[in-house]
Amino acid sequence: MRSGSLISSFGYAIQGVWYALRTQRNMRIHAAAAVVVIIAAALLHLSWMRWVVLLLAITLVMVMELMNTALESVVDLASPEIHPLAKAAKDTAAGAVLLASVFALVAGIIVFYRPLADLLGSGG
Ligand SMILES: Nc1ncnc2c1ncn2[C@@H]1O[C@H](COP(=O)(O)OP(=O)(O)OP(=O)(O)O)[C@@H](O)[C@H]1O
Repeated sequence: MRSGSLISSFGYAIQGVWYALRTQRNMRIHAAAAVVVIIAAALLHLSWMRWVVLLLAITLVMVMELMNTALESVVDLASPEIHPLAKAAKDTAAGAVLLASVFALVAGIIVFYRPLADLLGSGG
């Protein structure tokens, strides 16, 4: 086990995020959705409370996807052959991503509903 400086630990963490973005299509979809949501939130001048909810939802999904990617790598390393426990581990991690994504979708609808209704109601 190598010990490193705080800066090199930070570098490894960034490498991990970059690895997930490069290798996981779902991570790229989540990232693209997050960019769209952040641009929409800025254009609609959302309140800070709505911003906090959105940023929490985005972070939750990203964190779950990163953990899912990490778990997939560990499972493939430990059990490259087919095994019911490997399946259970991967399916459960995928379930965590799914739950977080459903939460983010519902939170997004709740956060954007009123500002969008006001905008459309005022004729744009
Ligand atoms: N070693 C294994 N043993 C049994 N089932 C497995 C194993 N590896 C994968 N699976 C099954 O195949 C599914 C897909 O696994 P895979 O490793 O391809 O992940 P993935 O769907 O590509 O995930 P992602 O899209 O996040 O990359 C798993 O959810 C699991 O049900």
